[in-house]
Amino acid sequence: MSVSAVIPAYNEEKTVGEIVRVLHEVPQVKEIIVVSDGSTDRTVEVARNAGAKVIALTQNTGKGAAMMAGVREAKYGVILFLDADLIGLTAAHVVDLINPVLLDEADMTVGIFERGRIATDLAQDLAPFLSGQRAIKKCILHDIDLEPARFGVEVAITRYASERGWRVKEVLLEDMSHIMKEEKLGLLRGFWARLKMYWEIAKYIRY
Ligand SMILES: O=c1ccn([C@@H]2O[C@H](COP(=O)(O)OP(=O)(O)O)[C@@H](O)[C@H]2O)c(=O)[nH]1
Ligand SMILES: O=C(O)[C@@H](COP(=O)(O)O)O[C@H]1O[C@H](CO)[C@@H](O)[C@H](O)[C@H]1O
Repeated sequence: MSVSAVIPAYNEEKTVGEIVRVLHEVPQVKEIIVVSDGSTDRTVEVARNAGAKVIALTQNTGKGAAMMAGVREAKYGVILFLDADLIGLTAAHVVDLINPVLLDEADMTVGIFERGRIATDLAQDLAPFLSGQRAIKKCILHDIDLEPARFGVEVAITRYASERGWRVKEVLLEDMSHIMKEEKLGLLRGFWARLKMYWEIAKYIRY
C-alpha cells in the first residue's frame, strides 16, 4: 500500500512549501495533495512550485470540507493528513506516522507534539484528540460525513474511531510545533478565531 498526503491549507504561504518539500523525501508518499481552502495569499502558487498537486477551492469551506476534497482526489490506500502550518516536520516524523498503518499495526495514527514549544506541547497534552497529524486507511474514511465539520473534524474522526473500535496508535512527534492563530493573525483577531474554533469543536463534542 502507498500513501496520499492531504494538506488542508488556508493562507499558509509561509510554511506549506517546506511541508511539501519534506514529503518528497519519503518514498512511500506517492502523491501530495494541497487543498487551498479559499486562500487569498500565495498558498496555491507556493504549493504548486514545491511540486504538490493543488486543489484550489474558490471559497473558504472549513477544514473538514478541505480535507474531504483532498480525500476524493486521493489515489492510494492510506491518507496522511498534515496541517500546512507545521514547524520542524522531518521525513522521520512522516515515516513514524505512516508505518503503523502501512504495516497494519493500526487503523489510524495520531501525532502528538513533544518538546516543540511549551504552548503547542501543552495544547496537545491536554487535547491529543484534536491533532491534525494523522495517517488513516482511506476505506474507513468514506463512512464519516466530515464535510460540515470545519474544526470539529478531528473530534468527529476520533469519536467515530472509538465507536467502531479502530486500532489507534499515538506517535510522538519530537521537536515539532505549529504557528498559532495569534501569531498568524495578531492577538485580537487570533483570539477571536480561536473562540470560533472552540465553538466549532464544541458542537461536535455535543453532537
Ligand atoms: O478554514 C480553514 C481553517 C484552517 N485550515 C487549515 O487547517 C489546518 C489546521 O488549522 P489550525 O488549527 O492551524 O488553525 P489556524 O491557526 O490555521 O486557523 C491548517 O493547515 C489550516 O491552514 C483550513 O484548511 N481551512
Ligand atoms: O492546538 C490547538 O488548540 C488548535 C489550534 O491551534 P493554533 O490556534 O494554531 O495554536 O489546533 C489543533 O486543533 C484543531 C481542531 O481540532 C486541529 O484542526 C489542528 O490540527 C490542531 O493542531
